[in-house]
Amino acid sequence: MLTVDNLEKTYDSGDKALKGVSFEVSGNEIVAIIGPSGAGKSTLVRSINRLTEPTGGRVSLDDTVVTGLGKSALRDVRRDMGMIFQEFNLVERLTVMENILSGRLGYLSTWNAFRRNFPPEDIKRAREILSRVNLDGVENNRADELSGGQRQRVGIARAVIQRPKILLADEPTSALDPDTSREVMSLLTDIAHEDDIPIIINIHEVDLAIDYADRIIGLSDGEIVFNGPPDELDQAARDDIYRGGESIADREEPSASNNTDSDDVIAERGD
Ligand SMILES: Nc1ncnc2c1ncn2[C@@H]1O[C@H](COP(=O)(O)OP(=O)(O)OP(=O)(O)O)[C@@H](O)[C@H]1O
Repeated sequence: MLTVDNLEKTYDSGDKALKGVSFEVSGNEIVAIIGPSGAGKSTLVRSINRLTEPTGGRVSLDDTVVTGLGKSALRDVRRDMGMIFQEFNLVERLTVMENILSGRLGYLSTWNAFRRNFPPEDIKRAREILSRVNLDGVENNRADELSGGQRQRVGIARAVIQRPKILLADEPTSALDPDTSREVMSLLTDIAHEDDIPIIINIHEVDLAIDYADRIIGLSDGEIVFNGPPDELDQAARDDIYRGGESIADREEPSASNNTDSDDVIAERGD
């Protein structure tokens, strides 16, 4: 179970992005985080595995208190938290197979990681996952030859091969067209059910959240103002979430700012 307790994040700029956020996620629940631009959705998802360092509160995964772990223990617990990114964060010059296998780098010795010596069971599992995410036939293509939807499937496969206890997805559909977004959401739902793990998804499209999530958390100005099943997200709840904020219809470009330190999580694994 993931427990987020009174989580706070104040950036050096003074921006209070999270003002005491608390919730729990367990089982194979799909939890969508929605809210207007600047509400703190991305900060919340990235604070869970400390890609963004929270300034207060506590995150626990089962018996491990993630906040407060030293660097090496944090690296270990990040293996339990698969991360999926808006801009995919693939290594463009590497093949699909190599990108997927990079999800296992954190499990190899430094020398084997450096040489990319993956054990046969990792390669076997990578092939199985490749098939599961419908990437059969493109395993030897370079990542930069793929469509956006295919790239996100590689990103998902790379997270799944870690055998995580939970998946965190930071705007996984923002760079995709509507049909591909639905395919990706459907794939994520299948994975949650088949692997029996929860998924927390920061998502802009309220319709997708309603159609695919079991529970919706609405953030407004760094605080949770809604936490319930999609069928309870009535107009009053929407007004609470989006009051004063930029409405989704007003949004122009999705933020590309989430690429800055996400490379760290890959770099941590030896890339
Ligand atoms: N690296 C940073 N430095 C300073 N302030 C930041 C940083 N990242 C985010 N913020 C601020 O924190 C607040 C929450 O931002 P965050 O990106 O988490 O919101 P969001 O809901 O994900 O927005 P969007 O939907 O536009 O991506 C905003 O006021 C934002 O300006």
